[in-house]
Amino acid sequence: MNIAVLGAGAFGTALAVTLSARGPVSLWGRRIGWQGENPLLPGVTLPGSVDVTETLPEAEILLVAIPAQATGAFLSDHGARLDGRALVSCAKGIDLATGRSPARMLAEACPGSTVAVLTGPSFAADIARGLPTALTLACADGQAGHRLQHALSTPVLRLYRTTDVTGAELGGALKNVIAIAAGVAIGAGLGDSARAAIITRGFAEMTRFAAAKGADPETLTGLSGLGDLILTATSEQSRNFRYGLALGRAEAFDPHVTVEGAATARAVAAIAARTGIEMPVSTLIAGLAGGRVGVKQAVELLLARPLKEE
Ligand SMILES: NC(=O)C1=CN([C@@H]2O[C@H](COP(=O)(O)OP(=O)(O)OC[C@H]3O[C@@H](n4cnc5c(N)ncnc54)[C@H](O)[C@@H]3O)[C@@H](O)[C@H]2O)C=CC1
Ligand SMILES: O=C(CO)COP(=O)(O)O
Repeated sequence: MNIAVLGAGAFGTALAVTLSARGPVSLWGRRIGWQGENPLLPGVTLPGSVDVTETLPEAEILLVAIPAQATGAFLSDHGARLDGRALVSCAKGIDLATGRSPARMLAEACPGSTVAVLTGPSFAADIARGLPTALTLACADGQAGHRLQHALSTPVLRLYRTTDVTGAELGGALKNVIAIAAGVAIGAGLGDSARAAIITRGFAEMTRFAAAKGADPETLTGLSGLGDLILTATSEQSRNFRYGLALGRAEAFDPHVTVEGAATARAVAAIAARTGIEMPVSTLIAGLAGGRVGVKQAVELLLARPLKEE
């Protein structure tokens, strides 16, 4: 089955590079403006088997690697042309405007398509360099998931399968928020012990939120949840973690860099307020990212929460 990647950012480019080991791959983007090396993924020369194009490709499997907050606009422009093909959502976020996940937006815009999610611990730079990576491929249709798992695995990109799309997708979206919080803890000089507490309590609220949305809590303990949380909350390669570091140090951060967790925190805080799901860390990150709460106040608010059972 032929494969195309939609979205020529760091992740889309890395996926195209690694999948081109299996055969030709199209990489679609709007306003490409570069040749040979994508400035969003410096140091990676594209192999000849990657065809970079501004014309929507006809491939049967389309990997959609467009940021969550841009998915609505992308689907308004191109959704109708994608319907009927297998769509693999690669974004990690929740749409602030609608509270919907990217996979749900794809499914609503393309009712004739099989929709899957590809997620898990994987920096674009690692994938593009051919370093070993394990990801989750989630698809509600088990047989279609099996086909996609085999179509998208390579000797160094190892896909595990699940039918729990909600759990896999929310794990990837929510870990970005907790990674920001971990960055804030380190940036503000609170120490590694505080970061471990944030990661652990953050994981508890990720699981609580996902379960309330119908996910199997066990999915959160896999690559797409805990696995990606560990990576993103402990590595300065992560943009979400670096954004948190900057918040903690009261430094400016380049607004052009994709930081999915900032908008996702606001989306989660709105859902939490509406539904009563307790999301203290995510709600504070929404306040910090929106400039409504300062770091000192955020720490005081977290520490002042009532003592309870773990
Ligand atoms: N970079 C990474 O290591 C990883 C990223 N992801 C996820 O992949 C998604 C994309 O992230 P990156 O590629 O890293 O971001 P990026 O900032 O490198 O690239 C985003 C790309 O999307 C394009 N874009 C934005 N709006 C568009 C629209 N309406 N139509 C067409 N193209 C549009 C931009 O032009 C840009 O090329 C995010 O949800 C991210 O969480 C997932 C795993 C790893
Ligand atoms: O999702 C990622 C790693 O799995 C990439 O994280 P950042 O978007 O924080 O760089």
